[in-house]
Amino acid sequence: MSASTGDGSSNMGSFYIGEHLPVPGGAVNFDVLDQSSRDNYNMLSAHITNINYESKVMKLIDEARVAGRNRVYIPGLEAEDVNVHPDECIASGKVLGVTSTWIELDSLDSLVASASRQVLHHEIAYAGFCGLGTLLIEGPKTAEKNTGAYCQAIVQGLAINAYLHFHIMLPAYGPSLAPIDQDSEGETQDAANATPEVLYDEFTSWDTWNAIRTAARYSPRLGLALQIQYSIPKAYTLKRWFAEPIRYLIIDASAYLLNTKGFPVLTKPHQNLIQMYARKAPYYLLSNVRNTEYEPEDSVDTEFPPLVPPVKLNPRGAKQTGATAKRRDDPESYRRYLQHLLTNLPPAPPLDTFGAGYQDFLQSPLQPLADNLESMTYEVFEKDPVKYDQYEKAVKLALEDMKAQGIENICVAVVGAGRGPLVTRCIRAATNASVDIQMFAIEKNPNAYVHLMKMNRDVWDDRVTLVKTDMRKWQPPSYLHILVSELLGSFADNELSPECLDGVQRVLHPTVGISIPHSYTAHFTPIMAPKIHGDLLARAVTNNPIDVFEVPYVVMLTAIDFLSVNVDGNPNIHQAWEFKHPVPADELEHENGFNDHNEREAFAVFPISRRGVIHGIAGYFECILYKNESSIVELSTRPDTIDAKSKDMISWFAIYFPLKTPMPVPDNSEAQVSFWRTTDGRKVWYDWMVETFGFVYEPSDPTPASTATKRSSLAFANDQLGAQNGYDRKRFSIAASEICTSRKNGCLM
Ligand SMILES: C[S@@+](CC[C@H](N)C(=O)[O-])C[C@H]1O[C@@H](n2cnc3c(N)ncnc32)[C@H](O)[C@@H]1O
Repeated sequence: MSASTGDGSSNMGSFYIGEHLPVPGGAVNFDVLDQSSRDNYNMLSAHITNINYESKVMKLIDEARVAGRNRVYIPGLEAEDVNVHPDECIASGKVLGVTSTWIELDSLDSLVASASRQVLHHEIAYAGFCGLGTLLIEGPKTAEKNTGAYCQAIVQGLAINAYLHFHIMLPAYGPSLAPIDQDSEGETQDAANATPEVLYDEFTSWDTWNAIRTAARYSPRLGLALQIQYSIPKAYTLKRWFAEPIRYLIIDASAYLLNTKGFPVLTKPHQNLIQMYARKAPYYLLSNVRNTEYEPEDSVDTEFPPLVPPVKLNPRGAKQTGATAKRRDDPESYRRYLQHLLTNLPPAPPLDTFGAGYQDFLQSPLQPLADNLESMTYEVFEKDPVKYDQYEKAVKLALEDMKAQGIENICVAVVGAGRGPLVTRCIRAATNASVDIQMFAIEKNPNAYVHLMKMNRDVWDDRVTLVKTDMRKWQPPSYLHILVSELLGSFADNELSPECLDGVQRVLHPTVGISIPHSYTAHFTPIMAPKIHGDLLARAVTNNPIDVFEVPYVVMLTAIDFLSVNVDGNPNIHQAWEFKHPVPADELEHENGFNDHNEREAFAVFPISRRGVIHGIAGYFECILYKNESSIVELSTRPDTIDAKSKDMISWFAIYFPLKTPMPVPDNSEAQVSFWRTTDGRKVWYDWMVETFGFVYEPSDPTPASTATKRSSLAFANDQLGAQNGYDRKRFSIAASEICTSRKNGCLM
């Protein structure tokens, strides 16, 4: 979609608002486009075919049924069947195609399903011919039919035209996919089998989407057009959708309320939803806004007064909030309000601004030991004042503590000095602590060393002793009191900080010497990351899948959902392992050069209350730079502790360990994740594995009569309830991944 005029811009970037016609209108021509532009829309959706075509197809289906046939041939389109033509209107890029919404691709009636599939495919082929780039395709109308048939029609459709992007229209609110007549039928059915709360829950719509995109192998040409109505999902469902490729947000007029002045406005939860999804920069489509009863007023000067609670539902369009509200909405007022909302969004968080363009972008982790970094890379590190502030605080505290112990002639070395920012901070810390120090800067990157020489000449008054060497080979003139290093990767130890610091700790004063950092820990949690998985699948088409899937990535995780969350909605993240410096001498002495003391293993169980798909493991780290009895200076990249430990720190994105085959998990299940840091004395790499488990409840008393009532975990969402009612909880294995290993792409020591 290349909507080009009349866009608005907000604190989160430009936005585009179009109009969506849920039913076929007439032919699309310049008059229609002009009207849409005059109404200040950036784009317009148009049905490919008209009601003439619908009537023709219905007649063919009826004839086939009467003749007792279970197949029907639907001939291709004719001129009188279509609303769009390959003309300048389509070339303007302002028209989105909509495929027929009256078809039922998932019908259990094979005649209807087959006719529907043929209609869809004729429309796709014709839309591609006309030059349309985008198609909106209605999702299955209920969740109870043949989703497989729907998926097959879509997958086949994607193969018809290699350029068209499909966007599946699905309601954000899952229970909307319950059959319309479920209430009336429910009474006559077995209530235990068909309670709507169990069959159609918050995730029902997402389930449908998950089936479609899985069937389509995460095609990058398949996106979501999420429909927003008056009922909107709970926060955890909104988070789930956030992980998905929402390209269009279709806001129906029924989502609006009328405010006390009679203008359509959105409730606070709807506003929050729009603010949340604005980060994904969707296109906005307003639907059904021309259906409302417009009562023109002389003046529209009273825009957007506050809401009062809803009291009355209006069957058409916006709901009234006040019993006396007089309708003043016109088709434009819906767009005007949305534009007002989007223009006044609060500013994006600092990480979004810093990482703009990097969301979910996969980067290979740096290997600063094996490779020499470019100046640009150092420049990116140096943009983060928080990290350097924390280091300065840590060095100052350490110097003050040494001064208090009466230690004199304190020698401080930054090992791995890069372009020198930590050296500057150490000098400043010493000045502020009123301690004289002898300062060393060690760097093995010969190019960065040139810059260090310049810094020494121009900024540090030649007070710093510079040494160009690998820190593991450095021979200083005397013991060092403080070794300052920043060799951490996104999983703490993945840039080989432990191996480098082991090699240099022999220069540290044996009794009073300290390392900054003092210690660091790696952390992990299973996540859903469909966007990343799709990107990796695409890479695996042209690359060796081992090189694509069996390697960790540094990534600004954005379109993800945490699968294991605690009661506050925060992710359950487990610590994997810890490294402390300096390492006790006897640990190093037992080494035969195999580096085994730096091997680690971790195992953690993650409860998963809401179903999903595990695409991989997210990794974070925490680090104690320095601590004494009264103070601690820390860094964290964990989403749940970063604010407390190093708020607004942007130096590190997360790390992501992929799974080649995504692992679906049901409600109330568990994921067991095992991790290893492994080494052969030459390389360091990680192995990881995931196992998933579900639960059944069986009667504690195993008499034949009671075992017959074995129930699934779904019937016992609450463990306590199952146990209390005389059932035993039994865990069963669902699946196990292979052992994934980054050995081939490990880090060279
Ligand atoms: C992540 S950068 C940090 C640079 C700088 N301290 C900063 O905070 O901007 C790590 C630096 O350590 C250097 N380095 C890594 N391993 C080293 C080693 N064994 N000996 C010397 N320098 C090393 C790299 O070349 C790189 O300049």
